[in-house]
Parts: sequence; C-alpha cells; structure tokens
Amino acid sequence: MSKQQTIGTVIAAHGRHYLATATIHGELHRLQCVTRGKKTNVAVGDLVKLTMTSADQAVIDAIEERKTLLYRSDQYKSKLLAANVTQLFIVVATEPSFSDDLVSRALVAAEAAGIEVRLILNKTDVEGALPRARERLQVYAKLGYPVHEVSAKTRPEETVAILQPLLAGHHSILIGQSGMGKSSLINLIVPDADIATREISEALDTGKHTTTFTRLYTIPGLGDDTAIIDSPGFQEFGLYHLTEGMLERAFRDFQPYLGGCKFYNCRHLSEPQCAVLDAVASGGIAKMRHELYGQLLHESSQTLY
Ligand SMILES: Nc1nc2c(ncn2[C@@H]2O[C@H](COP(=O)(O)OP(=O)(O)OP(=O)(O)O)[C@@H](O)[C@H]2O)c(=O)[nH]1
Ligand SMILES: [Zn+2]
Repeated sequence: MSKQQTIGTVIAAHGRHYLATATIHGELHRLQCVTRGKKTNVAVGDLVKLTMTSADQAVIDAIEERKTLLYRSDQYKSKLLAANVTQLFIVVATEPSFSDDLVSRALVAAEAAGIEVRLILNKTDVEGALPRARERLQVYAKLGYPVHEVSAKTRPEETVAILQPLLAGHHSILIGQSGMGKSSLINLIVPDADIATREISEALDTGKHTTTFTRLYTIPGLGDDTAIIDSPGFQEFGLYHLTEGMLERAFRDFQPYLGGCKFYNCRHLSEPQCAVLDAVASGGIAKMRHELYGQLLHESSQTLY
C-alpha cells in the first residue's frame, strides 16, 4: 500500500525538526516532520507536501511556492524567519527604549520581501516616556508606516480591538526586542498561546527553550486565512543577503530621488551630484536612514556565501 500524502502548514521549527498541521479526512492533525537529507530550508508558514510515515509523523517532500520569504543573515549564512507572511508588526515600547537600528533593519527586510509593515507602540501607559517615543516614531510615520498605540497591560480590551481588525485576513509576524511586550500582546490575541507553545515545545523536544523557536498560531474567531507568527526576541538583524540594487529600493525615502543622480550606477555614498546625498543635506532624507544604508551596503559586500 502506498503511503498517504497530504499538504501541511509548518507551524514551528527547531533545528531540522518541524511541526506541521494538516487536515486529513476533515480533521486537523499535528504532525512531527523531518526533511529529507540535511535540508534546513523550510520556514514557519511554509505550505509543504508531506508523506505520512505514521499517524503523527511525516517527511517533507517539497515546499510549495512561497508568496513571500522574510529572512535575516550574517556574513556566513542566511536564516529564514517566516514564509508567506503578508504583514510584519514591529513591536516597540515607551520603555525600555527601542533600537532605531533594529526597527530600520526590519523595515528594510520587509520592503525587500514585499511585506507590509506596521509599528506597534506598546506601554503607552508609561506617560513619562510617551512623548519621546512618539517623537522618535515620527520618522517612520512620515515614511508612511502606520503606528498603532496600545497598552497590553493596562488597556487589554482596547488593545485587542485595535489589533484584531489589522490581523484579519493576514498572515502576520510579530517581531520586537526583548522587553517590548511582544509576549503580552500575543497572549491577548491568542489566549491559549502559552498552552500551545508548551505542546509544541514538547512535540519538538526543545527542552526548556520554549521561547527560542518561531511558531505560528491561528487566531480564535478569525478563520483559517488568518494567522500570527511569534518569533523569538532578537538583538541583531543582519541583512548581508541584500544586493546593492535591492538595498536602494528597500529605502522608501530614497525612491523619489533614484534616477536623479549624475552617474547611473551611483551608490549614493560620496559621488558628486548625487540626488540622494543632496536630499540628505536638505533634510528630505533623515541622516539616520542614510547612515544605515551605508552600513548595510558595507555588510552586503562582506558576504562569504
Ligand atoms: N507598563 C506596561 N508594562 C507592560 C505592558 N505590556 C507588557 N508590559 C511588561 O513588560 C515586560 C515585558 O513584557 P513581555 O510581554 O514579556 O515582553 P517581550 O517583548 O515578550 O519580552 P521577551 O519575553 O523578553 O522577549 C513585562 O514585565 C510586562 O508585564 C504595558 O502595556 N504597559
Ligand atoms: Zn546617488
């Protein structure tokens, strides 16, 4: 008898071990999956072709074509964050203070992957730090990235009411530095998240590392076309994989000026009559953004793979 084949959605990844959900004979099953050989190119959110090897185990035969792929990378290799997401939420807070470098890198990664971005400012109840946080977020709001103000702790219902309509119909990923309140937000949106995480952790045998893996949740009441992906907190967001051409296009604020430089292959670093540098000088492009662009250009030239 030939083994049963099915299509699943990857909901968690830990090393070469994956967990997928699949509907078999009308019932939702959770399957422990491995790849063939040493492949680790599967991402949370991927749709995969599976061959069942037992009632709750399967082998991943193939990855279906992806709508989007979000990843980060260092000098040596790239690391897949999530597949098929349509929306990225960057969670920041009034305190502790957030990193503009990380926010901007996440924005660039999302632009390069064709993913919409929204910023969430959490902990608006910390009033002393609110004006400064709002002021800092103006840079991003001016670029057209929506900023949504919430307080997971002191105004939970209002927070859910703000976020639910934004999530509906999307596959969203939440990222944020440690301490911004990302877990608090996930727990509001997915009330069973802690239980689900524990179950996933056991199934993947991750030991105590319950927060070091990326996982996908469905959201109660929002149907199958809606999902939310929680990724572990990060301190670094390398973008070594982006080419020069991708980089200049991923900076939204550069777009009006591209093509206006004297040299067609201008890198916008120190060339004469560069429209981008002129815009930085006149304030049309924030200096911070151009500095990051320079840094990312440097990183992309350091790639060893
Ligand atoms: N004042 C205030 N504190 C909050 C709010 N939301 C979360 N916190 C607190 O901020 C701290 C960090 O919250 P978490 O939800 O654990 O943050 P996280 O971003 O998931 O952090 P990691 O688990 O380290 O990745 C906790 O002590 C929360 O109670 C808020 O809206 N207002
Ligand atoms: Zn230029």
